[in-house]
Amino acid sequence: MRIDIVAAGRLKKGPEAAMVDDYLARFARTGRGIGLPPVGLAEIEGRRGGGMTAEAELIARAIPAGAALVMLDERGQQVTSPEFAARLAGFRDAARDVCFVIGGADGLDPALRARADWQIAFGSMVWPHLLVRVMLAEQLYRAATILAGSPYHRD
Ligand SMILES: C[S@@+](CC[C@H](N)C(=O)[O-])C[C@H]1O[C@@H](n2cnc3c(N)ncnc32)[C@H](O)[C@@H]1O
Repeated sequence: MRIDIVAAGRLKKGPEAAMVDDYLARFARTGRGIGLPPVGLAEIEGRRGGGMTAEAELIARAIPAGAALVMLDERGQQVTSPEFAARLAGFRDAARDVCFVIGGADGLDPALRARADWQIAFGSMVWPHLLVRVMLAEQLYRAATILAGSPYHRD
């Protein structure tokens, strides 16, 4: 199994980048004992003014072949952290690669969204894509702790 995040935008050094690095490092440490590999991160930077379709082509190229596509979108399904963890465990147990996709300022191209195996939302409000990256990294770490039975998550 491999786990990737394909995200629009390049994260400069700063608090968001530090948080993403920290949560993904914690995920790698916790995941090691429970069959979850470290998360790969591909940042997609479209040409200024290139538009959603051009960005979608770059995103599509970065998605590993055969991976289950989990798209982050405010219109997606809202799930609890334990449900998210269970789904991640399902991909692991099926030895299925999984790729999380986060769009840019204009959102994800509808044709790309149509390819999603699962669309999830962190609430129905729109968040900046860089914050969504932090939130996804934290939820991945939280999921790993739930699966490992460690006390980070409390219902
Ligand atoms: C600034 S938002 C784009 C919003 C855009 N107006 C749209 O119509 O989709 C950038 C990206 O962040 C992610 N995102 C924003 N809000 C989200 C939410 N509530 N849940 C999940 N992902 C979200 C999505 O991947 C989105 O493509």
